[in-house]
Amino acid sequence: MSTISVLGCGYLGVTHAAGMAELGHQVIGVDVDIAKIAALAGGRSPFFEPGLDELISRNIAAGRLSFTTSYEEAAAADVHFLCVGTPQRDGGAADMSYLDAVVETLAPFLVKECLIVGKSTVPVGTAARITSMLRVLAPAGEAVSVAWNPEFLCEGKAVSDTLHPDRLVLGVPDERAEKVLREVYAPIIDAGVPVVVADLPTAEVIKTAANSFTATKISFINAIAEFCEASGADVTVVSEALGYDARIGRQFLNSGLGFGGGCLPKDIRAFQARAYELGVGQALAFLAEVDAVNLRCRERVVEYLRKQCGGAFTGRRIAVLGAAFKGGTDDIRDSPALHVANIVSAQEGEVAVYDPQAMSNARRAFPHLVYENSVLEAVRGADAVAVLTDWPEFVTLNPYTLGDEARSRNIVDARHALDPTQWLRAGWNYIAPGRPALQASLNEPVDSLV
Ligand SMILES: NC(=O)C1=CN([C@@H]2O[C@H](COP(=O)(O)OP(=O)(O)OC[C@H]3O[C@@H](n4cnc5c(N)ncnc54)[C@H](O)[C@@H]3O)[C@@H](O)[C@H]2O)C=CC1
Ligand SMILES: O=C(O)[C@H]1O[C@H](OP(=O)(O)OP(=O)(O)OC[C@H]2O[C@@H](n3ccc(=O)[nH]c3=O)[C@H](O)[C@@H]2O)[C@H](O)[C@@H](O)[C@@H]1O
Repeated sequence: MSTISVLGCGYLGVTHAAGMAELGHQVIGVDVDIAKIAALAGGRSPFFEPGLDELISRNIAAGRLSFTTSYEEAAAADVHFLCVGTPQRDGGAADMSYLDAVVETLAPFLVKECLIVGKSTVPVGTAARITSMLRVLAPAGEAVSVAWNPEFLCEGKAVSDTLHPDRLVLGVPDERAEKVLREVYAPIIDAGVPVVVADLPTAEVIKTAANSFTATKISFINAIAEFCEASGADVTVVSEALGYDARIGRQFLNSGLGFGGGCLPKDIRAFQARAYELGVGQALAFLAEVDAVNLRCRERVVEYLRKQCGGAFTGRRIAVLGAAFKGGTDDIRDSPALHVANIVSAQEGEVAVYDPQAMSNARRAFPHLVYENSVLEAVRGADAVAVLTDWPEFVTLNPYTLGDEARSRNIVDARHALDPTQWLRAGWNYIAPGRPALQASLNEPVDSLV
């Protein structure tokens, strides 16, 4: 078994630390955020992620997992995973200051042979740059190697993605580093998970290419949704039919409000920025269009709501169901739901938000919005309801119960979460992106829809 440190205990780092402890390793998690470390040491995840609390407390109890703010303590490990954020800078490139700070803080303590393993999503060339930094800063010099092992987990199913990934990518400078990583992941590799061994730049590119592909797939179907609106077709049926084609697959063909979160939007921008730096900007120029299609989804939903509110938001109450960037998480980074909420609020609408998990994060970031404790309270007195996050509990909402609370029965189902027939039967003006036939039926008498 290996001794491991995980530097940066955010959404990625905590899950990775607990996952590695679950595999049987001795793991220490490090963060500069004292409150986060205190919560983790007490067995609690600082954010909502299904199954993570149990994984943390089980491994703390087993004596395999601990947390600290001390780099000196962490430096005793043989393998160090870099898991800090690489957020977007102005202009789109990735902000490398957190990663560089970790390397600069850790390096002076590296007095013996060890492997530094990057997991953060980075511009190609980062591993080589960090290798050079460590040659200068680490007392152990060439005994310190750098590998890149990008992470592909999705929030909401991070625990299962960590323990049962689709594949492992091991970006390594030599066989020694590969051997260390194969030992770390032995239980996963023995279970038959495919391993792709690559050089360092290839491993870095695999990650940004993967996120760019999924982002492109989502924008593809959202572009088709726009086309469907102009042509009278139904995008949800298009998705279904495309999905049966084994070459295409049904995943990531859900149209509606587009992608948000702490990763896809910033990663496609950082990938483009790096392409321009390398003189091949044109090669990834299509990602600018992927981004533009995605942002238009949010604007279109604002337009539907404005239409339902009679052309302006002033004096209108809009119930926003969902604040997280997707269902299953409390993460609100670049949340399409809150983006829409903020546009409506800036145009003088009263926005009442409800989310099953993301309320405190949303309230902290956007205190000017109104927050309600339940769907019913958010919908009470609303002129329009917007379903903006795909939480399972929204799927089963009762159109009659909500109809009794709302001032007007207007609903925009931006995630295609609801059964339109039920809502139309209950007398709601129902709009869903890319489904113009349902929108046209708005003006028909309710009976004719049964
Ligand atoms: N969130 C996700 O699902 C995934 C994220 N990634 C990538 O992983 C990286 C981290 O992402 P998240 O975990 O979402 O970010 P995050 O913002 O949730 O976590 C970053 C953590 O690093 C800590 N930190 C900052 N400076 C530090 C320092 N000097 N020493 C120790 N800790 C420090 C912060 O306090 C924070 O807890 C990013 O590059 C992201 O693109 C990759 C795959 C999945
Ligand atoms: O690099 C990362 O951090 C991670 O980014 C994404 O994972 P995540 O951000 O957790 O969420 P996704 O499930 O990919 O969803 C991203 C966004 O796309 C939206 N989406 C997803 C799928 C879809 O069909 N349609 C759609 O609009 C979601 O609502 C959400 O806003 C990738 O899927 C992960 O593989 C990757 O590891």
